[in-house]
Amino acid sequence: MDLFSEHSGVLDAITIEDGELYFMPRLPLPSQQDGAAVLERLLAETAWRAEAITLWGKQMLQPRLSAWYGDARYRYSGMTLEPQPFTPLQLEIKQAVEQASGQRFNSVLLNYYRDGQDSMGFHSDDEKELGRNPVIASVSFGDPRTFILKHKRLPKTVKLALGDGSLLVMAGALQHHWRHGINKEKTACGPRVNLTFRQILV
Ligand SMILES: O=C(O)CCC(=O)C(=O)O
Ligand SMILES: [Fe+2]
Repeated sequence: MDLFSEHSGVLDAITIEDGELYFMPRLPLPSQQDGAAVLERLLAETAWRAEAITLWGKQMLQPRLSAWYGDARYRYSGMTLEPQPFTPLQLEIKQAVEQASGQRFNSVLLNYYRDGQDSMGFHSDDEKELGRNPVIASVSFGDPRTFILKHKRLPKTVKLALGDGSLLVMAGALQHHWRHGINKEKTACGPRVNLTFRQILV
């Protein structure tokens, strides 16, 4: 199955076993804003929250800020996130992502990595409201961070640098067989905002 055959030439397929990955170094936006301008607006216009997580029985804050926007309620890591309506900028980015991928999305999770100490633990985006083989489109602005995929059964790791303005699409059986995450950086690193567009089945 190739969901994106019509879009080859726009998105590059990254060969990976047990799943599908597509990449575009720079997603063109209708307004042609550059990444720095988009980052500044996302930082200012998003209602960022520090979510609590329970790790080894202890309450602590997630090592990043996040926000959930769109048309659907979502349960994520044991939290229920009440959505706020898409902002005009999010809608512009969503439209560009839909154009590039040929897929539709009704929700977005935004993550703000304030510096190199912020991170995202390894997980699969496999909540049942995403359906069996979800298509998740991830757009990044700001300093590049390394996106790491680890196979659940095989000793395989794939690393991708997600730079300013890039689009990564995860699809097929990927979430069944791989976990992904963002580690802390050893060297100083500036802010990065990542938007993961999802289609929540309602
Ligand atoms: O920041 C990233 O690139 C990863 C985000 C992610 O995995 C998620 O939001 O589920
Ligand atoms: Fe994820």
